Amino acid sequence: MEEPSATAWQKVNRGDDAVIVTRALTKRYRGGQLAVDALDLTVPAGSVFGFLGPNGSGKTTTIRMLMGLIEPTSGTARVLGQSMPRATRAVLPHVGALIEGPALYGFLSGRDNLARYDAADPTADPRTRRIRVAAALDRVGLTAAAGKKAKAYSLGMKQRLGLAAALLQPRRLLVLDEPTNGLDPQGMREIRSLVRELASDGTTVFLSSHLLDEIEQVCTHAAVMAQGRLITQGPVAELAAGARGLLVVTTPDAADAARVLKEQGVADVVVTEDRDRVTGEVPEDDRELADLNAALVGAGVRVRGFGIERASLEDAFVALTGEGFDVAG
Ligand SMILES: Nc1ncnc2c1ncn2[C@@H]1O[C@H](COP(=O)(O)OP(=O)(O)OP(=O)(O)O)[C@@H](O)[C@H]1O
Repeated sequence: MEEPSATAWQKVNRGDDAVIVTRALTKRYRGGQLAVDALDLTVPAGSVFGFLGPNGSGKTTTIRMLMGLIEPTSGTARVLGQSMPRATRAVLPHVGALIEGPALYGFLSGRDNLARYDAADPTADPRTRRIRVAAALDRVGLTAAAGKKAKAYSLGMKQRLGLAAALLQPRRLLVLDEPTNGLDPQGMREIRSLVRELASDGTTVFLSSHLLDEIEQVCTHAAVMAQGRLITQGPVAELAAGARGLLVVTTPDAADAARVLKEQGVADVVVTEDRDRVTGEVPEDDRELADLNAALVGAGVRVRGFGIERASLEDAFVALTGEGFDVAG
């Protein structure tokens, strides 16, 4: 008999269909720094997974363990179903990685850089090299600049060339460490739309970033790190919904509105600087919202707007960690 669909969900929950699974993954550097602390990460197949955290929160250390570049102190990491770092040589050919900026030869053209990179890969077929290099250049929009020396490339072009290198062979997983770091807004847009395009082909993309809006714009799932610990993970929409949002009252009688809201037990009541908006914590119960509105009107407050502003991932982060987020880049 066919198993009920709950089984599929259990599989996901156990991480059977996951592309990356870590359990209690921990890294303590020799100097004693605990960079990653008992991390349980589950990256579903087909997701664009954002690995979010401020500088120093342990993202690069985690990625280096996932790629078999450094050994964990304790815990386990499985990538594409195999244990790292033991299976590094079997796993890495299926993974395209862009970590800490691409290593390029400035005196070689973009095209020759890719050819060299491909030649260093023992799993790459030299007979198809030319055509695969051309396809990768086309994919990242560098065909016209393919003959230029890499040292003449802008930072964004270098980053795109690095992505092209990751795309020389079909990959099941792309791992991108801060792929838009240091790029101007145009460069960022280009990389982000490229990531979306790659993901629409079904490739799982794992991308680290310290930029919340980047994660909200391109990712289906996210994990939030702070000081080496996992704060939360899941679908981006659910993470944002987890934060309750903000009660917002628009009124010319802001001071009165603030007083009434406080009397009604609303927490964190704040009058905004331009003094026509009052914000506060959203009450737990929908009925209380109607009562609040009635109380405002009953007290003679001219209510021009009354509602809840949707929470962003940033609100969720602040709610979870009690910290602000460095969004300035
Ligand atoms: N090789 C190392 N030896 C000792 N400590 C290290 C080493 N590499 C990183 N650390 C420390 O481990 C912590 C986590 O660093 P990590 O680079 O993983 O964070 P990150 O989130 O990737 O930040 P960034 O975006 O700045 O790279 C930091 O406190 C860092 O100083």
